[in-house]
Formats: sequence, structure tokens, C-alpha cells
Amino acid sequence: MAQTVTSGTSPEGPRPSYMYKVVLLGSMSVGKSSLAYRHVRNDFRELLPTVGCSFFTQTLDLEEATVKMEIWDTAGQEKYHSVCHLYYRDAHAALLVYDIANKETLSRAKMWLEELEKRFLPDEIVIALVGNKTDLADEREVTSEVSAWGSASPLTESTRIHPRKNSKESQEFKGFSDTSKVCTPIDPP
Ligand SMILES: Nc1nc2c(ncn2[C@@H]2O[C@H](COP(=O)(O)OP(=O)(O)OP(=O)(O)O)[C@@H](O)[C@H]2O)c(=O)[nH]1
Repeated sequence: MAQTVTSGTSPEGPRPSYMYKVVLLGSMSVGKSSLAYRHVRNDFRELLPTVGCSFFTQTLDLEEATVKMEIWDTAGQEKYHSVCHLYYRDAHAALLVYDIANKETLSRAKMWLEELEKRFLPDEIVIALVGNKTDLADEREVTSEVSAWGSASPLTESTRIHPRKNSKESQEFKGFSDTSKVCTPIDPP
């Protein structure tokens, strides 16, 4: 699925390099930029709302290959919706992010799913649903419907992650570089 870029070398011999484009989609303030920032910089900080789209890159040296991730972090504000197709075009994977304490954001993630289903063939893109802000468990609004929706959709896993803690969210991204295991479940609902 990923585009092969070059062939590098390692002590064991030539190693392929791959490029993956991952796009983050979801309502405003669900924490998309925080997830990307945590993943790339291993840090959490207060970020300004995204304007249009932010772009991050990261190179992962995995055992069998080198993977360059292009992370396209789209703006969640409604006014940017109409340009988002420019950013998810040719993506290999999409993370549909919602806030577990805001049910409305799950509906919006579903809207993104429907849009991607129209634009991509099923084997063209990997789509994962990501429930964010798990520290807000006391305010949780999203519960059982996530698993029901997940089984009725091409979403590969439902995971909930929390970039404020140095949790395992990197696996969410790393999972995309492993074609056999698309997404690592971290804290299933
Ligand atoms: N409680 C909590 N707050 C978070 C978490 N992640 C992000 N936030 C906060 O949520 C707000 C929005 O975070 P962003 O990462 O900017 O959200 P975004 O989805 O990129 O927002 P847009 O750029 O508007 O699309 C900020 O105040 C963050 O500090 C989290 O895991 N828990």
C-alpha cells in the first residue's frame, strides 16, 4: 500500500524505504495537533488552533524497513472543511479523531468516514477511529455506540489515547507502517 521510495542499506543488506501519508481528521479541539506533536516531538504543549493544515514528518527505522511518515494534521474548524480533500488526497491512512467527552465529535468523525468511503476504494486507505482525551473519563459521553459503529464500518480498531500522558499513542502511528497489523489497540472501549 505504501509507496516505495528508495532502497537503503543496513548491516544485513539492502533495506527498503517506504513513505506513508497519514491524515488526521476530526472536529475542532479534539486534540489532533496534540497527538501529532506528541508523536513527533514526544512532548505536550498548548497549541494554537490549526489553520488549514499542519505538516509533520518522521522517519521510523523499523527492523525490516525505513518508513517515512508524512502526517497531515487538518484544521477541525468548519470553515476549513471544504479544503480538507486537498489534504487527504492520496493518503494511505486516516485517523478519525474524536473527544470521548464530546459525543458530537463522534458524529463528526462518522461524517468523515462517509466522505472517505466515497472518495477511496476500501483497499486504498486504512481508516482508524481514535477516541482522545481519555483523562476526561469522568466526563465521558461516548460509550457503547463506538463498538457498534466500529463493527459496522471499515474501521480497523477503536482506540482511545491520551497525548497529555506519555502513553502509547506512537503505536497508533507506527501501526500504519506494519501492513499486517494496521493499528494497535491500546485501550479498547
Ligand atoms: N484534557 C485533555 N485535553 C487535551 C488533550 N489533548 C489535547 N487537549 C486540549 O484540547 C485543546 C485542543 O487541542 P488541539 O491539539 O489544538 O486540537 P485540534 O483537534 O488540533 O484542534 P483544531 O486545530 O482546532 O482542529 C487544547 O486545549 C489541548 O490542550 C488530552 O488528551 N486531554
